Amino acid sequence: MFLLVLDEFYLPVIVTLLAILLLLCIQGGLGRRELPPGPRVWIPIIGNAMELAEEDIRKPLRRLRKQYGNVYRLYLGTRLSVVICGYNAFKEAFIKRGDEFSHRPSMFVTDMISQNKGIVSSTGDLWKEHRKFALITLRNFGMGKSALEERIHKEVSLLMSSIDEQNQQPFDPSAIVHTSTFNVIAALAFGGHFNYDDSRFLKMLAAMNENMRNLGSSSAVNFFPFLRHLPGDLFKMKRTLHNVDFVEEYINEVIDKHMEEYDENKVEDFVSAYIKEMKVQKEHNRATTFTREQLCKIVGDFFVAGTETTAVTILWSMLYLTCKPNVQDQMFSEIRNSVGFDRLPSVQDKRDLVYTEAFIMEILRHAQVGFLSLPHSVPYDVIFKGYTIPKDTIILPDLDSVLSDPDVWGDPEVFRPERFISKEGALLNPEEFISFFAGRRNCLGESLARMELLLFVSGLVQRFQLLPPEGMTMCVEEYDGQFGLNHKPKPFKIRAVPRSIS
Ligand code: HEM
Repeated sequence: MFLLVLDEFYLPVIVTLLAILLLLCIQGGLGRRELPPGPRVWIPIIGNAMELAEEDIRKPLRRLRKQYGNVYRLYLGTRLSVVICGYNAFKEAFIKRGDEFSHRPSMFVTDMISQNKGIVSSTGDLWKEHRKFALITLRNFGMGKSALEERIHKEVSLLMSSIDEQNQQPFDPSAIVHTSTFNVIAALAFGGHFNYDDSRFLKMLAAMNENMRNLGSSSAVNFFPFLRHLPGDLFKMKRTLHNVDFVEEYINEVIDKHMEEYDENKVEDFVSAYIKEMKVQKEHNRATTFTREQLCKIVGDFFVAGTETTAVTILWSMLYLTCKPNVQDQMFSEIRNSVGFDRLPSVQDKRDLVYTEAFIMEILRHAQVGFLSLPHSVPYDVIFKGYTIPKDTIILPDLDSVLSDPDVWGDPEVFRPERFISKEGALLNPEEFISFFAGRRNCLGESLARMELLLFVSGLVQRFQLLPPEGMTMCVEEYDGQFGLNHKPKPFKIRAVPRSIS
């Protein structure tokens, strides 16, 4: 009788319960054992947010690496994330297995902003096609070559005039440096140029800067989905989308004008080259991913990825040069000896400006404009270093773990441009120098950025001696500490005294 009841009633219940238990074990227990190690989650809705709650997020990340190794797991809210540290793991994931590790994860706010279009946030064939097109087109317009030099020189001269107007009084260089790098991108993207006091331009710059600043709070909505249902705009998500619309409205006007005035014999900027490609694809009746919407997002990507990063690197350079007069003197004597004063330093001088180039690389390594790269993902479950990384996990490449690894650099905390110069005096380019990332998703604008950095930094040092405000001494550490998407210096003021050529 008992067995009969067990058979007819309890057995299915027991089997169902066992199945649920097994499922829970696989999802929560056994499955997790295959995931990389990581700190325990006490409150699932928060994940490991408390472990990361420090202004300089590199500090907790360094501690976690020490505790869990080069591949560890974190929960950002409810989202599983895997941090990849150290050059070996970096190389294996993003270079050797770049096809798998070059995807982007889907994230609520980022998806709303980008709609998975453009280059930075797109993935798969759309990304491959457009990345290739953008690289070839920018190269044709002289990215990294001397054809673009004239445009950059124009911006260097404008920056210098603006610094001259400060009459050797202390000034904050941030706004004018941002204007300069934005103008280089505007020239390349649509042949544009903005005056330093153009009100629409200033509003666009302010909108982009505000979005960079708000990224921390608005991206919280990516990880804590319940926040998106709160009334008001506490996490600045609506504000962020409003700013994106404002900038895209301008880009769309530029595209309209280019379309109206299109002349196939006068393709001199990225927007015209893209319109040409759209026409070619249409003529051949191809099912195409080249659309006007995609063009708007790519120009937006160039604005965001190409303005702030380069501007902040120039600002760090100005701060380090002011704080380290010996370094500034050494760079000045190199420029004086190999370029002189009759003309601006040029790309052709690159092989003679070894110390200047090494200085720029050391700024990128030591100041770490980008200490954590953009989130990557995998398109399907992968096994990496013996661990399972499930599809759509957020993968965070920890650039700081490579750029400040004592096993690679010996004394990473010391600012020493000489580490990039061989005994024979040649510029070294170690593979661990990954400030521009490496592999399939490496920085699309690296050649342009390196060209801008060389021309702006060497031009400034040739023309001015950068000094602290009178009666003050300055040190880099005092101004360290603004962490958002980029790592930038706190606002600072310096004096620029024209050099006497004699
Ligand atoms: C000092 C200046 C710069 C630094 C340090 C820098 C750094 C980086 C890094 C680390 C990435 C890789 C992100 C990832 O993990 O996916 C990246 C991607 C990118 N960068 Fe730059 N960048 C700089 C300047 C520029 C400039 C001037 C442009 C202008 C065109 C640019 C355009 C891009 C684009 C479009 C991507 C996305 C590439 C892709 O997803 O395929 N960057 N950059």
